[in-house]
Amino acid sequence: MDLVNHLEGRLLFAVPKKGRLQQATLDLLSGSDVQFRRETRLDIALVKNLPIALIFLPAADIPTFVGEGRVDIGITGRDQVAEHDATLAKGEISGVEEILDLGFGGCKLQVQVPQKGDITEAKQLVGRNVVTSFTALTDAFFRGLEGAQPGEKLQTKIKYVGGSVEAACALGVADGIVDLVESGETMKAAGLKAIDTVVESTAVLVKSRNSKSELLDLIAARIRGVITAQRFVLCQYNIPRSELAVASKITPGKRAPTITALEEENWVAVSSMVEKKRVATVMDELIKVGATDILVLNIANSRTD
Ligand SMILES: Nc1ncnc2c1ncn2[C@@H]1O[C@H](COP(=O)(O)OP(=O)(O)OP(=O)(O)O)[C@@H](O)[C@H]1O
Ligand SMILES: O=P(O)(O)OC[C@H]1O[C@H](OP(=O)(O)OP(=O)(O)O)[C@H](O)[C@@H]1O
Repeated sequence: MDLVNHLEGRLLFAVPKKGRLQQATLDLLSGSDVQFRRETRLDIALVKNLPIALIFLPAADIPTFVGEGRVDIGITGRDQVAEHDATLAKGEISGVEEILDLGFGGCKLQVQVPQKGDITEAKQLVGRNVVTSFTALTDAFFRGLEGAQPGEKLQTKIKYVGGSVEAACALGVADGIVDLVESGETMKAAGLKAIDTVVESTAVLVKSRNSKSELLDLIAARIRGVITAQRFVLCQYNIPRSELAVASKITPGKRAPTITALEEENWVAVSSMVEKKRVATVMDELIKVGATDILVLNIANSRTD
């Protein structure tokens, strides 16, 4: 089937075709009941249960397609959006609008130099060779350090490489690099250390500035629901009514905790959304104020404000 001829009338949704953001993105789509089957080697997949076509693209190219309005919505890293926006002319408005921070794919774009060398600050790299896949952000960063005006030639020599950026210092191509760091394992293995941060990034849902439709809002609401469900758990417990005020401060919920009367006099049951990463501390605090029968339940999906 010639899929390109079946795109008419469909919302075009760009997703990473490989790499660090792909699996979490596919999980999000599945949690949002976006059903599709991708044929081997095809970069377009028609969604079976909604008028949407998924376009599989490198994460780095997604802001360009979204920014030019070629696709309506996409998932990529905030670093990639920042790199795209850094290529715009002064005063030019980006065509890419962030709708939602997705929380996964956390990393930092950092200036790195050999651990053993004498460079400890990014400004010591001014006038030297810097290698990166993020040339526009790196240019803007060193422009700031050099105090150079837009259009003025930089003293720092910035060179593009597409991957394995960490090898550049060891091979003598660079005095420093600007590349992504998450755990720091790759940087350490290459004998490098971070001396500055250019941007911090997580995966984001973005839309094309001029794209507007009910379907776009619907898909964004579904994704927001899945993300919220992943971030929160439902915490339920029983507590003497006399301690309810203090317990409610521990579990205020997203809007307010749900309180239900218990058959036992002077006791109530409380149910409240709690951020997953805080839940152990919250349970410790609840025990201290007299809560009993504390249960923590996963949330499969959600729609909240
Ligand atoms: N180590 C990491 N941890 C978390 N997120 C990362 C990491 N590396 C990259 N990312 C995020 O994933 C995005 C895509 O990077 P990734 O290296 O997976 O790209 P790719 O499309 O496979 O390209 P490449 O071929 O250059 O590796 C980055 O822009 C960043 O937002
Ligand atoms: O701090 P860490 O957890 O070690 O992660 C950082 C590495 O991850 C990314 O590369 P990736 O492994 O995706 O491959 P790439 O070099 O081909 O981009 C990034 O470019 C770093 O090399």
